[in-house]
Amino acid sequence: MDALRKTTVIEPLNGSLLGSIRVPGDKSISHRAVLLAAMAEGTSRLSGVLDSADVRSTIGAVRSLGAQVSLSKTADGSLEGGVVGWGSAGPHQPDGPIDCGNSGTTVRLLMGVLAPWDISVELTGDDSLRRRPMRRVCMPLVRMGARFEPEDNETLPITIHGTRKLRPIDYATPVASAQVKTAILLAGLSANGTTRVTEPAASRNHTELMLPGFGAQATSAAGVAEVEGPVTLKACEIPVPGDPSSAAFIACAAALIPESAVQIEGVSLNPTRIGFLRTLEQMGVDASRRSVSSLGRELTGIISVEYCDRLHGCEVPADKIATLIDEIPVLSLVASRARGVTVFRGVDELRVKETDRAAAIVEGLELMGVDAWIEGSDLFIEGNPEAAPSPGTVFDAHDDHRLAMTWALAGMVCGVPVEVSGFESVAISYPRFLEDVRGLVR
Ligand SMILES: O=C(O)C1=C[C@@H](OP(=O)(O)O)[C@@H](O)[C@H](O)C1
Ligand SMILES: C=C(OP(=O)(O)O)C(=O)O
Repeated sequence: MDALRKTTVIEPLNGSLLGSIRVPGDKSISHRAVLLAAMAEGTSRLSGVLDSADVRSTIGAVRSLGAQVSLSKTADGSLEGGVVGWGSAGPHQPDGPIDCGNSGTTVRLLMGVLAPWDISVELTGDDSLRRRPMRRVCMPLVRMGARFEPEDNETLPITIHGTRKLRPIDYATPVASAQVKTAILLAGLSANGTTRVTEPAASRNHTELMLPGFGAQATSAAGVAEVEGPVTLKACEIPVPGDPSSAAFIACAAALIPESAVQIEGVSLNPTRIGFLRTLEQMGVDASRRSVSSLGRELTGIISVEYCDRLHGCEVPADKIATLIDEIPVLSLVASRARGVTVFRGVDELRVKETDRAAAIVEGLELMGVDAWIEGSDLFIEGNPEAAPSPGTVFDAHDDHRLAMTWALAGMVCGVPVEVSGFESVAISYPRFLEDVRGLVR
């Protein structure tokens, strides 16, 4: 590691985690709410929107395309307000390239938003985003009629040339990816007929759930999602529930810290997002959920988790990985303190996130004296209930928010001061992570 890189000291927690908390708004739903509102005719009202660097990338992108976004910060830290969309007039040709920062969701979904318009837009991002694969989205959009320059480029910067003459497709995607699926469905809204995406395993379905509120026909079931086009979206109201991916950090911390019991309120309980709860249960954790309401068509409620002194390893099958893909780093930390081996099957997608998360998990757990290894597409962790980092251990988050929070928790749950380099990346999805965890200490 670069000796000059800034590290953040994470002090141990002195106590258990007890009580109730609300986590910030869901990142995936926030991106979609802003994008669909920007595409719609009229003024949509959004509330509970996550205020984080990734969502700000999406807001910046739609502004540069002509949407008027007036979201302001509320007392609870979320963003609320109106978005006036471009509707049937379409987006403006922006003045220059659109920088999507660190956000894979922003750039991939934008490709689907831009494909149906006669404009050319250069898309780029930070060092991490410029390493991530884009052909998975460009390929199906080319089949629909869009063009990309350079042709067949895997990485950003890429210029998309849209067309008003988009064709619907019936596409079987080789990866279970909600970003790929959503890009195709958003483009399909402007094509004449049914656009269908079939996935090897069902990925998060927020787009399909949100579209009918905007007046579009959309369905998803058993890994098949469809939209009917052409349709101009009509403005609507979107309340954004709490983010289960952020809740997972609190839940896993509670499972690992003696005498903890926490309730996370107002969180999305969408079944395509809460695979981590099933995995915690399989490991012996008393983890439950109670649905309270539906925010729009998103099931919302309370997650309760208690400390478990008998954690044991488990196996997560490949067809469930999409339901917990972003939670694998923190679940690996739980697995590292469990008795026996945990295996996550079919985790190739971890290698193309903000960093290679599979390699980074192995690297970080090694610093805790835990054996973790990759065989083919599977990640194995041989747990040890006594595993802990030595005081002063420096973890490298590789500027990846999910790793930053995982390694901060490694120190906190083991009662050991550690340092995390690249900790600032928590701004991507959960800026007040440390305050939220510390606020539960009793
Ligand atoms: O659609 C989304 O909002 C997301 C989909 C997932 O990515 P993939 O589609 O690449 O699996 C996930 O990892 C990402 O954090 C958010
Ligand atoms: C992978 C993630 O996001 P994105 O793909 O939008 O960068 C994430 O939030 O963990």
